[in-house]
Amino acid sequence: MFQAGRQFVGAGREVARRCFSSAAEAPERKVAVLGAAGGIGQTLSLLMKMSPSVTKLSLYDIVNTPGVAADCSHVNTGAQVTGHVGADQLDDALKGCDVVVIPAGVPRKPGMTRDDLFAINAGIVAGLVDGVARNCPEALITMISNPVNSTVPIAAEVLKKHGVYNPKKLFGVTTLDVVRAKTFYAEKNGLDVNTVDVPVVGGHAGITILPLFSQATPSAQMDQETIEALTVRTQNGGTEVVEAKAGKGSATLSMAYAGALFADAALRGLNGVQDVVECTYVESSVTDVPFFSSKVKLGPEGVSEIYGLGDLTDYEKDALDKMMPELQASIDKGIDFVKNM
Ligand SMILES: NC(=O)c1ccc[n+]([C@@H]2O[C@H](COP(=O)([O-])OP(=O)(O)OC[C@H]3O[C@@H](n4cnc5c(N)ncnc54)[C@H](O)[C@@H]3O)[C@@H](O)[C@H]2O)c1
Ligand SMILES: O=C(O)C[C@H](O)C(=O)O
Repeated sequence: MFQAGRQFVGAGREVARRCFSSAAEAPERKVAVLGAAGGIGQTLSLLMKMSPSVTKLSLYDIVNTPGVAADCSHVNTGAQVTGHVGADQLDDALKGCDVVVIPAGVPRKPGMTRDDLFAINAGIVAGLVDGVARNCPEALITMISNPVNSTVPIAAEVLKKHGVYNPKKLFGVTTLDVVRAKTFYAEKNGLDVNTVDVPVVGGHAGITILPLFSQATPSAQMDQETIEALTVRTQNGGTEVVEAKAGKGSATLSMAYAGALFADAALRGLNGVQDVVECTYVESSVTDVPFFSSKVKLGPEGVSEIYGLGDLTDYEKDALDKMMPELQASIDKGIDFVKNM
């Protein structure tokens, strides 16, 4: 039993080592999780507490954060945890933050699209980003709340209203699509998943999610039928979880993992680590739509370089063309929401 426990702790350390950068000589960093008492928020808060890059961890929600913060604070890692509950405490939660991670809002139930969440989540996200604009306008914002294709443009418009929008500092988290594509590609081709990379471009909903298996590494021979099946599975990964959870929410564990990976990448970039590259949904001129996810280099100012799409197959080019109207409509919907607020 004791031995098994030690192995578990050892495995936990290994996971932390693989997920997170070393704290050696890293500056002090404050990270806030907004929606910290939720399904994603709780696990993500734990993972951020395990990150050696985080010195202060601020947990905010409209309910239950005192308990979540007390619980998380007992984990014997360096980050100092504070809990903040209710709108009156949002400002305190955000003051001095370097990175703000936003998983607040309602999740899907079976039969819903992510866009069906817009009616509730648009207002939640706008209110929280208003708090960021007033309290830590220099912070990097990593947006998890759905529909990401619209919540990121909403955040941009709110920041613009405050005169503090910096497109280098606003990110839609599409890491879960990459995590899924890597898992499915490795499983299908009998590869070690730790060695696999698959870029995923576009947005974060249905056909706007486009894994570029032609650029996956290590390269594996797949026939067109297999490529299409893996593409559709990646696009429907969220729905697969929503249906399996049968009304009890959407992906939380895999999302917390993906959210922590992305937050840590953002922190490494801030700390001057070289060559930190992630796919993420940002203001972009790579295609005709103003927000788009592709490989982005992260640096001390946030985005330091946005990479183009590279060579695409005819299948990928066609999928890219087909997603554009939906992506543009979701972006316009977010922008209009803030203009009419
Ligand atoms: N980007 C992605 O890949 C991805 C993946 C999974 C889920 N999501 C999205 O993340 C969001 C959260 O999912 P979940 O499963 O954690 O939901 P959840 O219902 O378990 O948790 C949401 C939390 O947000 C809190 N909240 C609501 N309004 C708030 C406000 N104004 N301020 C602060 N907190 C507030 C709730 O109290 C709750 O604790 C959903 O919109 C979901 O669709 C995105
Ligand atoms: O599918 C959802 O609604 C949640 C999330 O966007 C996901 O991809 O798992």
